[in-house]
Amino acid sequence: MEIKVCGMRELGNIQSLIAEVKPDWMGLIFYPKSPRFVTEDRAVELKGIAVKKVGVFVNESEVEILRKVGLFQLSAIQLHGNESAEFVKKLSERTPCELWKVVSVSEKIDWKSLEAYLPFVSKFLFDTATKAHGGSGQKFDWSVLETYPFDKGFLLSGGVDEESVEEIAALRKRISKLEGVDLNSRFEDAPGLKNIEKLKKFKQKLLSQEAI
Ligand SMILES: O=C(O)c1ccccc1NCC(=O)[C@H](O)[C@H](O)COP(=O)(O)O
Repeated sequence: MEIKVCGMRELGNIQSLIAEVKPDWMGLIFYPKSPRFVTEDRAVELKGIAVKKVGVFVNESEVEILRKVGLFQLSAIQLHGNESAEFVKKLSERTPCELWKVVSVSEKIDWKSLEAYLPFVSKFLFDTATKAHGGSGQKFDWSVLETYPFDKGFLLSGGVDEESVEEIAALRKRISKLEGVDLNSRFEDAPGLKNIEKLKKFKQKLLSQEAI
């Protein structure tokens, strides 16, 4: 299963993450209202870092997204707002980056409404719907994913913590398209600063569950 660690920012913390946790993806948040917002002056030190980077955007303009893709050498774009399928289509014509559409879940999911995104996205990411858009540390009812109808893979997000591992492993056995998990505020010492030991424990626990 893939692991994305989101909301990273500090160079030393990122170097430890890569050396000790080896995640598949690292998320950089480009939403100015987030306490994990990454400012442009970090681009020089972060662009060459040896992990695939996904930029997180909330209702951002196409021009600004593409500018950040170049500045930070992003491999993927996570669209975490109300971006339309038409917007995603246009973006897909202008970048080779993977496009991930976030689905903010409050109760049920209207699968039909996601069909228009399918030709343009690499994956969906299901997160808990909140006013702040993300990074809430809150879970939604993951059982709504049991009826996931598409061939495309997705990431599970929203309040994932060490105690979630058994449930995630059980879900994964039932839902083959659950390709990975997104870790954020439940692994932080402060916003934008991850606890590497906690992340390592999560990964070890997940690996041992997967082997069962
Ligand atoms: O983390 C933020 O501050 C944030 C703010 C606004 C939009 C997105 C944000 N995070 C994006 C993510 O992909 C998070 O990992 C996701 O929301 C889950 O966070 P958490 O519930 O803290 O695990």
